[in-house]
Amino acid sequence: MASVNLPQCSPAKSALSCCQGEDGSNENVRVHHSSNNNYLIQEKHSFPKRPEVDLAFKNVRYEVKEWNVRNVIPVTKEILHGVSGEFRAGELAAIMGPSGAGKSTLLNVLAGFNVHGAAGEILVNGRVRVAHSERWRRTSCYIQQDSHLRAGLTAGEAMTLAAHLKLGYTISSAYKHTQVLELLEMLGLNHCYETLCGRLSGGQKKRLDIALELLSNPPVIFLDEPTTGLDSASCSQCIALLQRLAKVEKRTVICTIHQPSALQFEMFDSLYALSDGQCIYRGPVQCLVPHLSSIGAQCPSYHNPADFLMEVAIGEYGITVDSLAMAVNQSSWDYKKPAITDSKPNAEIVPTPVTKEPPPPAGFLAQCFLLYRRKLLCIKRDYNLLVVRLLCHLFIGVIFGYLYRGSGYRANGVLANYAYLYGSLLLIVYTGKMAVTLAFPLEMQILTREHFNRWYRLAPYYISTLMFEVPFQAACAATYLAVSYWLTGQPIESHRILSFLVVSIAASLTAQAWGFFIGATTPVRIAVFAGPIIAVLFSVFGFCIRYMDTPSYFRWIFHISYFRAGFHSLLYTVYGFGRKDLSCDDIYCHYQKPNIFLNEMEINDTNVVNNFVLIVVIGVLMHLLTASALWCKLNRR
Ligand SMILES: Nc1ncnc2c1ncn2[C@@H]1O[C@H](COP(=O)(O)OP(=O)(O)OP(=O)(O)O)[C@@H](O)[C@H]1O
Repeated sequence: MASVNLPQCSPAKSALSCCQGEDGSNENVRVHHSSNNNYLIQEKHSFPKRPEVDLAFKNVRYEVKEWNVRNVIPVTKEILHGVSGEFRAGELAAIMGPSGAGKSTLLNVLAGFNVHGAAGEILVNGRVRVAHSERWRRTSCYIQQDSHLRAGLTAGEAMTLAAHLKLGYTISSAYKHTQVLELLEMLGLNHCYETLCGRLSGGQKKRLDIALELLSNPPVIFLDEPTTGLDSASCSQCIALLQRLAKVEKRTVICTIHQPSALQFEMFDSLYALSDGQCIYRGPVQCLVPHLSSIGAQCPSYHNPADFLMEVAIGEYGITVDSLAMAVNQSSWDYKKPAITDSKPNAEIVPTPVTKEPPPPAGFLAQCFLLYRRKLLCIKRDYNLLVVRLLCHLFIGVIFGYLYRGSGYRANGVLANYAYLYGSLLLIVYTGKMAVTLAFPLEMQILTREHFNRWYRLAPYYISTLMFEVPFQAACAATYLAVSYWLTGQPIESHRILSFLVVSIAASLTAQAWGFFIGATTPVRIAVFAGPIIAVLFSVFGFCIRYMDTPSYFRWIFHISYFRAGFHSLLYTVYGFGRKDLSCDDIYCHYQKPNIFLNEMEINDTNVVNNFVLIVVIGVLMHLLTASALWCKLNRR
C-alpha cells in the first residue's frame, strides 16, 4: 500500500502554527504555559520510584450485547472496531473524538475497567497484559469523570484515610502525614485541608481525586473527561497539572477530552482520535494538522486544530471515517523511541530493578477499622438522617401502641393484637429493607472507584458497612418494639419479652440483608418496587392465608418465608408457652383460652427456636449472596 506523504512536521513545531494566518502571525493564540500551571511548579514531593510504563494496544475490539423490545435475542453491537496505538511514559495523551465515538469505551478497556466484551492485545512494556491483572491494578489508577468523594469528610481526612488504606502501616504515620501535606500543597489544595469534600469546587474536587490516587504514585493515570464542568481557566490548570504529572515522574497520563481550546490542545504530547469506533489519527498533536492536510483537509486560518479535527471527523470536509482510518494505517510516524508493540508471551509487568514497589496496603483488620472509622466520621457530620430514622420508629411505636392499647391482655382484643403483631413485623421488615435498598446503590459508585483503584478489598468494606448498619437497624427496631410492646399491654414476662425482641430484630435484620441484596443487584428504579413487592409476597403467607388453604405449588413459600417464621413465632411468644386465660370483660370471649386462637391459626405447634434459626440462616445466606454479587460486579466487568 502506498504510504501517505506527510508534510515536514517537527514535534517542536506548534500545532497552532499550522493553522496560522497568511502573514504567519499567531498573536491571538500565544502560549502562556507558566501562567496556566499554578500547581506542581515547585514540586517538593518525592515519590518512591515506580517503573516507567509504555502502553500499547493492538487490534482492540469491544462489543456489547443490546436488548431491545422487538428482539428476544440480544443484538451484538461492536463499539471499537480493531483499534491500535500506543501511549508512552512521560507523555500526556489525549483521546478525542466526536460524541459517541468510543473514547470512554477505549479508556475503560485500556484501564482494565471493562474486560468483558473486549478483544485484542494490550501490551504493558511490551508484555501482554492478562485480564484482571492485580499487578496492573496496582500500577495504574482510573479517575472517572464524576468525583466520587465522601461529602462528609474534609480533604485532609479523605487524604489521611486513603494514605492509611493505600500505604498501610509498614511506614510511619508521620511519614504519611507529610506525604498528605506535600501532595495537597503540590496540587494547590493545602488551604482546603479542613474543607469538607462536599464544599469543594469542581476543579478542587478533580484535583483532590488526583491527589488521592497519587498517594501510591501509580505510573499510569487514566482520566475520563477531567475537564468536564470546569471553566476555561480551571480547565487549563487541570491540563497543565496533568502535563507536569506526566513529565515529573515519567508517568503515562491518558485522558479523554472534549473540545479543548487551542492553547489547551497544544499542552498534550500525543493525540489519539476516534470516530465511530475507528482510529482517525494517532501521533503527536503537532502533526495533526499536517496529517489532515495531506489527505485533503486544510485547516482554515486561525482555526482551533481541536475543533478542526471534530469537523473532519463528522464529515464536514467530505472525508469518510473509513478514509481517515485508512490514512492512519498507511502513515508512519517519526517517534522518538522504538515501537513498543512487539508482544512477548503472557506475563505481568516486570519492574526494572531500580524501581521500588509502594508499601503494602493496610491489612484486613486495619481496612475494616479504617472504613468503619470513615463511616463514623461521615455520620458525625451528617447525623440528621439517622436521628430521623430513630425518631420515626419511636413515633410510630407510640402511635401503634396507642391505637392497639391494651389488646395484648384482653381476650376480645386478640384479633386487634393479631393485626398489631403483623403490622409491627411488616414495619420493621420494611424499614430494615428499604433504608439500605435505596442507599446502597448510591454507595456503589464510590465503592467501584475505590475498589478498582485497589484502596481496599470487598470483604473489609462489606464488614465495615454491616458493623454500622446492623446495630443501628437493631436499635431502631428495638426502640419501636419496646414502646409499642409496653403500650399494647403484652405480657411482661422476661422469656416472652426476650423471645419477642430477638425474633423481631432477627427478622428485621434478615429483611435488611434482602435490602442489601436488592440494592447491590438492581438499579434504584427497580429496587424501589422490587423491595416492597418481595416483602409483601412473603408476608402474605402465614398471615392472610393458612397452610392448609394454600395451593400445594405455593406451599414451599411457607417453608422459606422468614416473615412467616417471624410472625408465627411472635404469635406463639405472646399466646403460647402455656399462657394463662386472658382477661374477658364481656359475657363471652371466644379467645379467652389462648390455645383456641393458636389452634385456629394452625400455629399451636410452632417451634420458635427452629423459626429463629431459619430467619438467621436466610439472613446469612442473603449477605453471602450480596457479597458474591458485588464481587462479580466489581471484578468481572
Ligand atoms: N453498555 C453499552 N451498551 C450499549 N451501547 C453502548 C454501551 N456503552 C457504550 N455504548 C455506545 O457506544 C458508543 C460509544 O460510547 P462512549 O461512551 O465510549 O462514547 P464517547 O466517545 O465517550 O462519547 P461522549 O463523548 O459523548 O462521552 C455510544 O454510541 C454508546 O451509546
